[in-house]
Amino acid sequence: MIEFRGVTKRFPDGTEAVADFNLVLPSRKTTVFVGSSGCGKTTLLRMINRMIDPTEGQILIDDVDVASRNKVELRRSIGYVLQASGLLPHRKVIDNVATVPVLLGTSKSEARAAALELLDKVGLDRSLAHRYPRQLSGGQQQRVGVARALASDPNILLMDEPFGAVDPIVRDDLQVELNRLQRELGKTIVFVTHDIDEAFVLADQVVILKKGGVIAQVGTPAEILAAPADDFVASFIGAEKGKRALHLQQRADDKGLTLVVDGDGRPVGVLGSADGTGTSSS
Ligand SMILES: Nc1ncnc2c1ncn2[C@@H]1O[C@H](COP(=O)(O)OP(=O)(O)OP(=O)(O)O)[C@@H](O)[C@H]1O
Repeated sequence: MIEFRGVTKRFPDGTEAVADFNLVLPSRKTTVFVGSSGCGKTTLLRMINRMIDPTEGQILIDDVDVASRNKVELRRSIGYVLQASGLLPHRKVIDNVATVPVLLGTSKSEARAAALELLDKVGLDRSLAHRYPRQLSGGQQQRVGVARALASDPNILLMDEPFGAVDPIVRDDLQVELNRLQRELGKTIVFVTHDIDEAFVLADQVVILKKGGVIAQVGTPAEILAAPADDFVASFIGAEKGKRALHLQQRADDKGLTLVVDGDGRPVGVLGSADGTGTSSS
């Protein structure tokens, strides 16, 4: 469990990125921070692994204040995936994935063997292991980024707009794959995006943020879709950019499945699937 207690972040130039933020992120669930640019999502994420330290308040992981942890150790114990994949350009895919385990003391051959298994896990062919990152597509690079973040078998995975730079079709694939992986691995995932559709597809808990890290609403996708807290949320999840009005549709013949459909009645996802594993993409 990750807990934010009264967390404020003021940067030296006076910008208050986050003000008195309080939230519990349950273990083994996916929490998605969603909001428009500059609302404080990345700042919140980076305070979890101490890339940024709060000005006030505490962040606890399983009841231990991260401020009491060694920064380097803490960072290595938490997986981190970035939009620009963050891969080392002069290292082959296999060695990118093996980097952290080797730093933590695993032998190179063991780490490489484990890296190949991780490539399987994230749906990449092992034949790509000896390529350099520039020889991969954007979507493949992001999969390597996920494999690398999982290499030290962290309990927590931080993901900062990891699928933001790939085209929409690849992005859909990556979302489906992440949901599949999460069902298998059960990590505590904290995911940042400005895309509400992505949030609904991935999240157990959606946190809609306004400027200054102010929480507009927290809930499951179904709760938020069914009862937006206010006009801000309603417009954020619906008519935003004139795009489409997402809403819920109960289908009697679907054993309790609830479809998320867009303004044209086109299904975009399923909530509360029969096996109880939450949201999946159509
Ligand atoms: N190092 C810094 N110094 C001063 N202000 C900063 C710094 N980093 C972030 N900010 C400001 O803090 C606020 C929150 O930034 P943050 O990057 O957390 O937002 P975000 O929601 O992740 O935005 P985006 O979606 O554009 O990445 C913004 O106003 C930003 O300009």
